[in-house]
This record gives sequence, structure tokens and C-alpha cells, in this order.
Amino acid sequence: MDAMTAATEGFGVPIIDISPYIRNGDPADRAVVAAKVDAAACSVGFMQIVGHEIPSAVIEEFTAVMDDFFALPLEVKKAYRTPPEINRGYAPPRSESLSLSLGVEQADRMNDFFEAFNVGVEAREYPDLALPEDHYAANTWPAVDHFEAAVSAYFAEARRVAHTLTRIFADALDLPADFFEGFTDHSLDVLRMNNYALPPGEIELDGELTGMGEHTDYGIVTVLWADQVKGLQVLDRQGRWHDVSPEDGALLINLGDLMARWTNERWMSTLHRVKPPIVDGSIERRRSAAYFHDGNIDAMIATLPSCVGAGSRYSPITVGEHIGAKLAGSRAGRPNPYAQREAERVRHAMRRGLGQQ
Ligand SMILES: O=C(O)CCC(=O)C(=O)O
Ligand SMILES: [Fe+2]
Repeated sequence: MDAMTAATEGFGVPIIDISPYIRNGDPADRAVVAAKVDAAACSVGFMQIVGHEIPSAVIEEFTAVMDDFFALPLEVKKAYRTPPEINRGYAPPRSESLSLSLGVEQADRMNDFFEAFNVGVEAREYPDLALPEDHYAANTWPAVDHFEAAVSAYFAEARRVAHTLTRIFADALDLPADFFEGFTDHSLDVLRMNNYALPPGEIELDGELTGMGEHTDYGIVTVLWADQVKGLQVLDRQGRWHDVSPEDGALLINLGDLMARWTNERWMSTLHRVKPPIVDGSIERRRSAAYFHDGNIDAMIATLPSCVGAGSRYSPITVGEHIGAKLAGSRAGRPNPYAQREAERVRHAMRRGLGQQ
């Protein structure tokens, strides 16, 4: 399957069947997949994958427990909050602002109305490495039947898919097959479950309210499960926003900033945001779950020699420094001063008057 979905005229998020990699198939078939991934990464920076072999029962149980958690009263959910520097547990509506991860300040700060629940890789999984307990924090699990088991099952599947994707990336970039393994063998991965829903009374159509502000994802690659309800919008290279929703059974994949740094922007960390539809004064509920594959905290990310060309746009940085500055923006409200290149792309779109759709 290699159809393009025409989200909007002239713009598409390609569908790529990755089963030749999942099933360790024929090298020729794998080369076709790698070439399609390279083409998508060079153009939109978003793709949708099928053939990932995550059992539908795992996804169904996962989304069911997400629903059970988000249906709890706000005060109960708030018991699962953690301090901003710990990217775990519950984040209520309007407690984060993704545009601050880029250093772009909106008129209203902290106005993203998504609520989220985060789980991630824990230090205790790697007892020999003495990983920092703040980044690799222990998870907090809500008292919801089957939640920990169902979320952990999906987490393991998304993690498997993310690692497979980096094997495809190595082939697509003509790197040794195991190139990314040394950067991801204790990867700082986080799964953010997002719920976009506000009671009707809370909607103020003041133009500032947004599901999730514009941002690039911070790490290597994101595996995004999403409802087919509209709301996710992706910025193209001309500065126009396009609606994107996954085809049946497909997962959305987008590249993060570390991939843009490695490739000196041959591959893009695409800007995206979420604006769920408002129907009869109510926000149409939408859910998503983003699995962020961010790399080892101590990994140094420097532009690949094959991509430096006339000079890299980026200085080397560790995963820990990069992710730390991004989270200080989105979670603690300290605008990130180190994301000028992504921030300039947002401002460019706003200047062209194309910021709203
Ligand atoms: O809700 C979505 O579709 C996107 C979520 C997202 O971009 C994120 O969690 O980083
Ligand atoms: Fe995102």
C-alpha cells in the first residue's frame, strides 16, 4: 500500500507498510520501505505506518483504560500530578503550553486545554547505569482497574515499533544497520496519553484556546496513535497548516528535533498542533497517545558527517540538555531560548497570516 492521503490539496501523509522490517523480510522489499521513509522524511516529516503488528486487542484495551482514567472527576485525577520537572502522571487542562517549548509566547500562557497522563522508562530498569531519577522517574499508576497492565502492554509494543523505525532510518540514511542502537539502548522514552475535551461551559471562543499549541516533538521519533476525529494539523514547508488523521489501523509517525539535528534538516522535525473541532458549542472529544522515543540521556547528538555539507546548522548537544530545555518550556513555563530555528518557522507562518485555519 503506498497511497497518499489527500488531507488537503497538494499535501499528503504517505502510508507505508513496514512489514518487511517487522518480519525480517527480503532485503529488496526492505529497501523499498527505506526509500519511502526517506522520501516522506525529506518532504512532510510525517508518515503513517501499517503492518506494525500491534494487536488490535492491545490497542482496544489501552484506549479503554485511558477512557476510564479521563472519566474520573478532576479532583481525583489531580491526585496524580507530579512537579513540572518530573514528566510523569497527570497534567490537567491548561497546565502546559507546548509553544513555550519553542520559546514562542502566546497572548495567553498555559492555555493548551489538553489533559494528559504520562508514563515512561524508569531508572530501575537499568540498575547498572545509575541513570538520573528525575528524567527516568518512577511511574505513578492511578487506581483504575487494569490500567497499569493495559498501558504497559501498549508501551512495550510502541517501543518495539520505535526501535524498528530506527533500523529503517539507518538504512534510509546509508548508515550501519545498528547505528542508532548505541544512542537508544537506555532510551528516555515517554508515552503521553492526551484527552481533548472540555465541558461546554468552559469554552471561550476567544481565539486563544487551543487543544495543544504548535510544537515540534523533541526526540528521535514519535509513534502516535490518534482518534480519527479531526484536530491534528501539520505545517508544510510553505507555512500552511493541514488537517491530518490516520487511516484505519495506521499509526502516525513524526520525526523529532534530534533527527533534524542529525541530518542537518534533510529530514524535518515537523511543526504540528491540535485544534479539535467545536460542534454546537462543545469540543468534539478526541484522544491520542504519543510515544516519544528520545534517545539515551547521555547520548551526544552531532550532525552526521554525510549531512554536514557546507556546515551544520546545529552544534552538538546531549539528549539530556535538549529535552531538559524543551520540558522547562512546556511544563514549567520557562520559554526555551534554544529553539530559534523551529520558532522562526512558526513566526514565519504567523507573519504570512496562515497561522489560523
Ligand atoms: O493529539 C495529537 O494528535 C498530537 C499530540 C502531540 O502532538 C503530542 O502529544 O506531542
Ligand atoms: Fe507532538
